[in-house]
Amino acid sequence: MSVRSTNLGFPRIGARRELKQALEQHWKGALSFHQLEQIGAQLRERHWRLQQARGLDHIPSNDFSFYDHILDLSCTLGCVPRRYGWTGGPVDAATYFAMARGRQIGRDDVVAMEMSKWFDTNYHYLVPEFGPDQTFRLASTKVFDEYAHARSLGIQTRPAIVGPLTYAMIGKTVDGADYCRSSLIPGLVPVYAEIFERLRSMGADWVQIDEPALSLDLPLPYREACTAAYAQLATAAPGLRILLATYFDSLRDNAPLAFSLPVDAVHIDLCRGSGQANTESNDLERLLEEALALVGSKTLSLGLIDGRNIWRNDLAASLKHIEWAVARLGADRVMIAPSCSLLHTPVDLEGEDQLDRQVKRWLAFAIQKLDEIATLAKGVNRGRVSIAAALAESDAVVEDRRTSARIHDPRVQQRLRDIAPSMKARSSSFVERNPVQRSVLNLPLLPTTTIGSFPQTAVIRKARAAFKRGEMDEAEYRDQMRAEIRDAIDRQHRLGLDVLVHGEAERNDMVEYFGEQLEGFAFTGNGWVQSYGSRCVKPPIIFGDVSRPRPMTVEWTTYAQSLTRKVMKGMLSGPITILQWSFVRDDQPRRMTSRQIALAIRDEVADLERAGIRIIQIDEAALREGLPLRRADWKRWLDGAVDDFRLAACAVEDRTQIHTHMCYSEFNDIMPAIAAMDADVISIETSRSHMQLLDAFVDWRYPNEIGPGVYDIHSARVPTVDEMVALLRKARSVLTDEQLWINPDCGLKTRDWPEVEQALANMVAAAEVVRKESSTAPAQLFPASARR
Ligand SMILES: CN1c2c(nc(N)[nH]c2=O)NC[C@@H]1CNc1ccc(C(=O)N[C@@H](CCC(=O)N[C@@H](CCC(=O)N[C@@H](CCC(=O)O)C(=O)O)C(=O)O)C(=O)O)cc1
Ligand SMILES: N[C@@H](CCS)C(=O)O
Ligand SMILES: [Zn+2]
Repeated sequence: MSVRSTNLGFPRIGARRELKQALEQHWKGALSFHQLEQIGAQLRERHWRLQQARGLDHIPSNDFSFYDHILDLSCTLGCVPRRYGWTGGPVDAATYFAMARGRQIGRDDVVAMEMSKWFDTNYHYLVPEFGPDQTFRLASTKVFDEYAHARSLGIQTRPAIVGPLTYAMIGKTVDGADYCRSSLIPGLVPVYAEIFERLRSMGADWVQIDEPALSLDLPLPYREACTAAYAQLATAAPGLRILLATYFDSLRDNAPLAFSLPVDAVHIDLCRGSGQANTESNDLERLLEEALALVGSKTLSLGLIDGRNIWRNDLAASLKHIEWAVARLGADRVMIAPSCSLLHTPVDLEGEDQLDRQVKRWLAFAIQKLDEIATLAKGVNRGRVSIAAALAESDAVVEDRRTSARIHDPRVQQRLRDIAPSMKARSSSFVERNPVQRSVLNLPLLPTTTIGSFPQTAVIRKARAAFKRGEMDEAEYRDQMRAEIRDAIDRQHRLGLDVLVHGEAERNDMVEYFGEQLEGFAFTGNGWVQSYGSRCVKPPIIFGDVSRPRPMTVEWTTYAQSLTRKVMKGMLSGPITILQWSFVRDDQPRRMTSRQIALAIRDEVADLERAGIRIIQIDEAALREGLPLRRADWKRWLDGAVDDFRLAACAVEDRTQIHTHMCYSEFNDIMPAIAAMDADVISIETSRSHMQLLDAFVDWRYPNEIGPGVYDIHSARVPTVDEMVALLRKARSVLTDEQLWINPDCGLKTRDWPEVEQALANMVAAAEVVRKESSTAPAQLFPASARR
């Protein structure tokens, strides 16, 4: 009788981003799909063996993906949108990647599936599309192939699959389909049942069904469909045990539902739901007690090792909780696990030689987290004495972090105390400052601009890599980046854009770049985390009080402004985005950290204005994504986010125009907060939703200016002039011409110059068409037809 050590998922990208390199080679035609598959198989084997070597009792399979595990699931369930021309049979690689990235070969021009944020993470999934007569059938053998692959290596795995409740909830209806997506769940169940039965026949003893949707507010039809679905799944494959994995928040009112389902084990997140996230404060002990009260005869999987953060586990505290559960349930009914899949953490801390040694000692990445799980299991099963050294080291780390002088900066604390309400308000209202800005900026009607970044070419990346390796000196690096900025400005002049950007060539990433320059942050050499497909980020680590020792962007921006008579937009990342896309300290409320970041950004805003920059964009790309999963928590979070944005932005005079940008945003529910941010201009993602997102701005009579994205930068597809004109006409039917800006959906760093130039030329041409229309038929202020 022993407690089992388990894992819910391992990062698939590879410690050195091997999968990224292979995918991009494959897409370039330099690597066959067969070769790509071999690299995938090597990565899977390596990751399984890592887990096997640590003696994990349950090792997941099917956590690997060539692009996205939800896309894999759509293929598995035969949910392939008609436009990809799939005719049945196993979904082939070309169709799979067309779904992920779109396809543009001659006249064959098919857009990609929509990407959206996976709950409140920075991981993006491809949104399942459900048509009017949607049916499901098994259409991929991936889950079986991976199970068989592991078995051929002598490794018994626990196949992991996202469950029917979550799949239905995170998808969208298309082509006029008009039903509640919960009605799809009964049709999904037979396919899951077939999968389970086949896995059982292959020798599987456990399967893991991920249902993070159980952390959301669940409408009644979903709850009912969930109950009915699991009643059927429980009998689908007798002998195959089911672990129901919930994560990203505590279960709250869904706890009775989750624990009532006829499964063998339930996994709960004891990190995210216990007060560290943007949620109402829950304490771990209360969550555990609640689960113990509801668990009945099931096994309880304790998500004690944080899958969303990189802090080393407090082993003594975890042991206490595990022992508590064991005392109540018995060892064989307790599993130790990460809070969620380790997909959201970097792979390996070893080799992070640039990290400060003291900070490094405080951290654990995915591999180190596996060690922690194994150590905890050993400590419970064989007694604390068997892990005495690990416990002593863990205690020492807890104490070192708690008392470190590097964390607490009295000057920052004083600045926080000195924040006055006046620092969070512009001197005048939008209506008053708008004419001042118009006369200073002197822009044409419907001004064109871009969101900030231009292609991060191989040349730029190579130069930065050489600079970081010490093979290029600072002067040469600066000259090269300046040359890139000059080039970006020349191209914008040629294209005829109105408000220019410097292109962000000098930035590795819009968050990491700022993290590298702020006190209180540490950054890694290889701490990559998958964001979508082959794209990764290296979230910086906020370990202490944050401050800005010196200006971060002023030199680059003023250099760029010196090269043009047009207006140069300064470009900053906002406090919430920096918070969301970093690994955040867990020893103080997140809000305290974001306020410190806001003060640092405020200083930068003031310096940019002082240096003559007339438009400053503060990107809050992650504001919507950071919204807590439960509505009950929204107000507190939004109030804080708006407050932080205003603290960062309101350092300027009326004449300085503040822009903000948000990508992948669904605004209907948060319009009052967007309005309260009081940015002079907001640019948003709207092209994939065909301007539908504008409804929210119209319904709420949003008075400030808006740049609804007119082309989707996530695809290599070049939009035509006509397409963009059509979108702009839609925008003009609901917004005034004075309100409207013309820009892409998001930054262009992931694209190549030829497609960017073509797309922007088309965008400028579209602007001209619409300006002509505007001179003959001005748009109405909130025409009645546009109101709901
Ligand atoms: C806007 N988005 C962002 C999100 N999160 C962020 N933190 N940043 C964002 O911009 N979330 C939502 C969206 C979409 N998400 C992404 C995420 C990632 C990318 C992206 O393009 N990532 C790049 C890596 C960027 C980076 O860190 N570059 C570094 C290192 C470059 C590199 O690979 N160098 C090579 C050597 C150079 C060579 O020889 O070629 C190496 O180190 O091996 C840099 O520029 O210095 C990616 O490639 O994945 C986009 C949107
Ligand atoms: N300024 C950033 C925003 C991305 S969300 C960019 O253009 O890449
Ligand atoms: Zn964006």
